[in-house]
Amino acid sequence: MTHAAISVLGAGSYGTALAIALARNGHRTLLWSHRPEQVAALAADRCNRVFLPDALFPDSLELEADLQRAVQASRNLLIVVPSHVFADVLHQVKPFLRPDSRIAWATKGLDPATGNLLQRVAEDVVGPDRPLAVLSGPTFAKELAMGLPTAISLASTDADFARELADLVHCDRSFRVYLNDDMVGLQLGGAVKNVIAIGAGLADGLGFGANARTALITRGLVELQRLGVALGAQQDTFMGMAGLGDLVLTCTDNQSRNRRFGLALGQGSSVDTAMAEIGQVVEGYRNAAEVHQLAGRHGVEMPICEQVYQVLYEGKNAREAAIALLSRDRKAE
Ligand SMILES: NC(=O)c1ccc[n+]([C@@H]2O[C@H](COP(=O)([O-])OP(=O)(O)OC[C@H]3O[C@@H](n4cnc5c(N)ncnc54)[C@H](O)[C@@H]3O)[C@@H](O)[C@H]2O)c1
Ligand SMILES: O=P(O)(O)OC[C@H](O)CO
Repeated sequence: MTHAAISVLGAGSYGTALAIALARNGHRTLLWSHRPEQVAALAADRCNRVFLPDALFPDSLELEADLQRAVQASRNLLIVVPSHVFADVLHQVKPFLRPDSRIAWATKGLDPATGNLLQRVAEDVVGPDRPLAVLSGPTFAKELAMGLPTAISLASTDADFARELADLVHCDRSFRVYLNDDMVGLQLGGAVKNVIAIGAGLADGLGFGANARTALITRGLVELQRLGVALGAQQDTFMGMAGLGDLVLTCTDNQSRNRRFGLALGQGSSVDTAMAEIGQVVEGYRNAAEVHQLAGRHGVEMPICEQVYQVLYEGKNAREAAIALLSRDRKAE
């Protein structure tokens, strides 16, 4: 059996960027992709030509096409696949788990079937006793891969896993890790900000200005806090990296696929055209339906998320959605 400090499962832009960051810290890191031909290309090029062509792999980053070998090489697993395949990947991983395996993920989203948190999915698949952890915060893959200064939050069900994973990820020169004890808040922040970012993109695509964008971020934060508190998260979490931090990042910078998706829709593209142009995962598309389901189940009012949902799933015109928000009953802040 080969030994590694950590195995990263999922070689899209973010899985690759995190694997580079871990390997740059000097840790032997395995990066697994479900597509053997992608593994061959990554190994030959020593970079991810498709997503991150300028970030060369450190020597301590190794590619792995065999899931069993990737899972058994390290007790630390970091899953970085889109949320709609998260459960499926966990089911594939399960038979290969070591008795001491610990599972973290940097996926941002909810379970598409139920709207549940990915923690619940993980507990259902691998049982309630395995140490679990989540990484969430304002982290564009490209900047992280280039070693530009970045900060993130980490929460875990297990104090040792939290500390040891933070030690692996943290880099004094470029990657700052904040420990947080709110697993629920970190997961929700990562999912709901995707929906608000689509809303911010829609507003900009319609030609609205900085006032509208900032109002969406501010009221989007309130919606996130409301849902979070209803699900047992701590309100303060949403003033941190996985809340306000990630909302500002994704709502204001065109590196965000969710924001670009909203921009294209606001400028008149169809969902299919906008999605095809981006050519990568746009988590907020599914998250809008999941958040709609979750908010309904918990009786939480989320007017911005609701309007985004109606534009994406009920064919509502984006301008009408904006008017629906502006014409709501006036209320105290
Ligand atoms: N890219 C970023 O900047 C960034 C930052 C923070 C969080 N995230 C989150 O990370 C997750 C992954 O996003 P990404 O940006 O890397 O996506 P991506 O679109 O760049 O790549 C998706 C990758 O997922 C993998 N994949 C797809 N289906 C799979 C399957 N059935 N089994 C195994 N692997 C499969 C493939 O390697 C594919 O390349 C998302 O939840 C996203 O929100 C991304
Ligand atoms: O490109 P996006 O919109 O999926 O955002 C990427 C990250 O989640 C930013 O933190």
